[in-house]
Amino acid sequence: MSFATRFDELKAMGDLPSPSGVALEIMRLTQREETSIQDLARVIQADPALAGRLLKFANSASVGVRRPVVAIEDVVKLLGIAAIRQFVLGISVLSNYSHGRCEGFDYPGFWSHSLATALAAQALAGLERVIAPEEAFTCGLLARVGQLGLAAIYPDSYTAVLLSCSHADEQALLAREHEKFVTNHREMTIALLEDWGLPAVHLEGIAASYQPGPGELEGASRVQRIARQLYFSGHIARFCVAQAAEQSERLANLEELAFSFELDEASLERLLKKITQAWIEWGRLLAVPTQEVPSLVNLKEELQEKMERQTSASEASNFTPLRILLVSDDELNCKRFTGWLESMGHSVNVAREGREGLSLVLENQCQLVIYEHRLSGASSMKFCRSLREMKRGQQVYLIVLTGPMSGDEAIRIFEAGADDHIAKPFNYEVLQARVGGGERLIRLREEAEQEREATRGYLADLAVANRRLGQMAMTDSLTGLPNRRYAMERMEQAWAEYERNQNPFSCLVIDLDYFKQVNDQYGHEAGDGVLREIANVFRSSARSSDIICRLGGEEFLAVCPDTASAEAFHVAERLRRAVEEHRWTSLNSTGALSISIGLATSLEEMQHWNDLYRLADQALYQAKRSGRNRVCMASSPDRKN
Ligand SMILES: Nc1nc2c(ncn2[C@@H]2O[C@H](COP(=O)(O)OP(=O)(O)OP(=O)(O)O)[C@@H](O)[C@H]2O)c(=O)[nH]1
Repeated sequence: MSFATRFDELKAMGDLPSPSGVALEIMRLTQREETSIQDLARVIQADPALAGRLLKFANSASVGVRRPVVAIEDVVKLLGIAAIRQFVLGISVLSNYSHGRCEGFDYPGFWSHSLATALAAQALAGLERVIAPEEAFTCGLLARVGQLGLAAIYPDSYTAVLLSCSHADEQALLAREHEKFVTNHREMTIALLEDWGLPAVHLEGIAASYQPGPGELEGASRVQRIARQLYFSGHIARFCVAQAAEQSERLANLEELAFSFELDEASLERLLKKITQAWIEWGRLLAVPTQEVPSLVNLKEELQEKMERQTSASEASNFTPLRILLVSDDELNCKRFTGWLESMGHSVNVAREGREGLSLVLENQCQLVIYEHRLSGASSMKFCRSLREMKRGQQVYLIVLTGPMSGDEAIRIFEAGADDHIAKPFNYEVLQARVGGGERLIRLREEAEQEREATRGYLADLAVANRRLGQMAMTDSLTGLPNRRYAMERMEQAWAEYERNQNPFSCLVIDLDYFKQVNDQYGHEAGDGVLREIANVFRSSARSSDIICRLGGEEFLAVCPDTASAEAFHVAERLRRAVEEHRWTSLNSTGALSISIGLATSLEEMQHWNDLYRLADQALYQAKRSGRNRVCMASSPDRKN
């Protein structure tokens, strides 16, 4: 069975809401073509309450009359027969159905929300005239009238449905209604409004304003624009009827919707003020509950304060308890102070006398110590001094509790090492404040310590980085061997040692033979590979005391401190053979390579390490000239070895 047929049956049962009395007569009259304005005015005047409401409506701001209208005939002329018909219908339904049999249905709440929707729709239609503001009023007022219909036909089962959906959104309620009644309040609203003769475009606009999906209301068609206004009106109404806390939550959503209507904060504020003023006035007139609505500015300030409160509460929840030691020989005070300190959130250890207290400071890494001795002031001073003698004790914040004492005595307590002194009796707030003061100092000290740690770490990193940079400056990047700069420094250093101890000092200048051919035949990359490989050959064949450096190109230098020429010759020969026998990966193990070495050893007449180096270089030249792949010793009759 179609819903239209069912609706007719339901209507026949007579339970559905319907206009009555004068409203019915007006609706009947407006359907007849021959009805004159005077006829209509006469019927309206027969109902003084209705006439008063119509006058008020006609004179309301959004209708926009320049001079106040006082005669009903003028009202009819001003609003037009169609608008009068709709207004009377809406007001009549509201008056007849302000109460009902459905216990779960909040009739006053329903009308309060509907009235706010009506006035919001009227105001919005005043801003953007898609329909006349007086028509928008009725559309808003009756946009959920189907709920009233369901409550009227199914008073008991609708109560159950409403209870089961009390916290759900409208979509869930529509679905639940459909499950239960094979219709829902949206369908019922449209059927009722159609029956009461509302124009199709209004019905479509109302239907489309129910929970639209994303983008559904963005179009520029008349129906979509009506729906958009009604949708926004519904949100304004929900904001008006909401509790204060919920209003704050709804604020962002409201501003977002306002933005899509190109209303900035100030315009929204003005609009809301206008709507809520009208809502309260009309509510009084129609016996519908309303409430004062806070200004958006106030609401935002409250929200800001609330957030600040929450932030400080969450900051408070970041509170880290102090490790406190209470040293006291008074059992009662021990209990009392421990209770107080623990209620502040701190963790408390207790010692009954000084020595036990000192060992607990170490054991528990205490940050704050409270010392109390009932009888002896001298014992307090002794404790202060002993504590400050310990390394850990120097970092502790110490509060000494004593009986009333003179200024001089108190000074002595501070001189002995106390950070603070409280004379008994005192109350919880005093202890709380003094511990708070101590805590601030402890945190500052800890922060300073952390910063010092960080600086220490930073300096250590810097030292490592500098060392690395230094190494880089002294290292040949291709072979990883010490570079020319290092070689010259090392020669200078070894020469200084030689001058001191007069032990013979040799050096070898080493040069790859025919290296140009390697590059030419195998390419520069392979040549680089050979240089890397030869560095490894040198590393594994040289003695640990020999320092082999790359001077540049295919030239190397071996610095051999404390080495006489014969021994140096052995070293050189070992290197030469190792190179000769090496299978060169970079040359696919096919090519053979050799080196020539010039060897020189320190001589008495030499003035500088340069002289030694030059002699070795000359010996190298000799080795090259003599056919390469050989070691040549620089010869001198005065050679000392
Ligand atoms: N692949 C490579 N080649 C280099 C590098 N430094 C110098 N060379 C090359 O080494 C070759 C040295 O050639 P020469 O000075 O003529 O000497 P040689 O061919 O070794 O002949 P002799 O020293 O007379 O036996 C040149 O071809 C340079 O381009 C380097 O870092 N990588």
